[in-house]
Amino acid sequence: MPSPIWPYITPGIPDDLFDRLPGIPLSKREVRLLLISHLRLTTDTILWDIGAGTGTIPVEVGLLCSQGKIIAVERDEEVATLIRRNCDRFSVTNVDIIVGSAPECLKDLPAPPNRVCIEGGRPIKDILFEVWHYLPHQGRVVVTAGNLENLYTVSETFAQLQVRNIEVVQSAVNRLETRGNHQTFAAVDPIFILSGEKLE
Ligand SMILES: C[S@@+](CC[C@H](N)C(=O)[O-])C[C@H]1O[C@@H](n2cnc3c(N)ncnc32)[C@H](O)[C@@H]1O
Repeated sequence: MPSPIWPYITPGIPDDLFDRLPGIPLSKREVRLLLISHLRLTTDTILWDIGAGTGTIPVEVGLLCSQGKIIAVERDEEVATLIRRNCDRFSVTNVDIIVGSAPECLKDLPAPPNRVCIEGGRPIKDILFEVWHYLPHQGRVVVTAGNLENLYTVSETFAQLQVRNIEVVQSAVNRLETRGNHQTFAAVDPIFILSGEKLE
């Protein structure tokens, strides 16, 4: 059922429609769209979103995967309540929010995933190794990296895990902004999106 606040079938909810907490990051709309496309969702996807933050991914995926389930993992309790508020705001009902720190909490999650999104979870290498254990044949993982160190670590870990069909893209997005009397283009922080599959 479409959300009253976002009554469209296309993903890409504008950033300013989400409830925010000061200092809590959110995946910018254009980067979020790229990330979601690399997840290759089906209507019944079971997604683990590790380091769910503001909850933009659970909301978008929850709306897209009507018969699916999203398990949003967030270590900070106050941030977890923000995810709940955003799910309510968009009438998304298929999200379980787990307050816990990955990788330790992953063994207690209610259902194994066939898709995993990791955005900002630390320590990323340990999380990826643990996730790999639960991911089934043809399961997909999508990880973002905002700096060279994380890009290197994720890339090295993908190689160690023998992740297949790896793709790496970097976003390059500019948005029109009004600054004083001028309309200028401002860059959205570029993010690397690394994705791949488990093939046994
Ligand atoms: C960049 S934010 C995610 C933003 C989110 N994708 C969005 O668009 O709303 C990263 C979040 O990961 C959480 N986090 C970091 N390490 C974690 C861990 N090991 N386990 C669970 N959550 C973690 C942080 O508390 C933070 O809220």
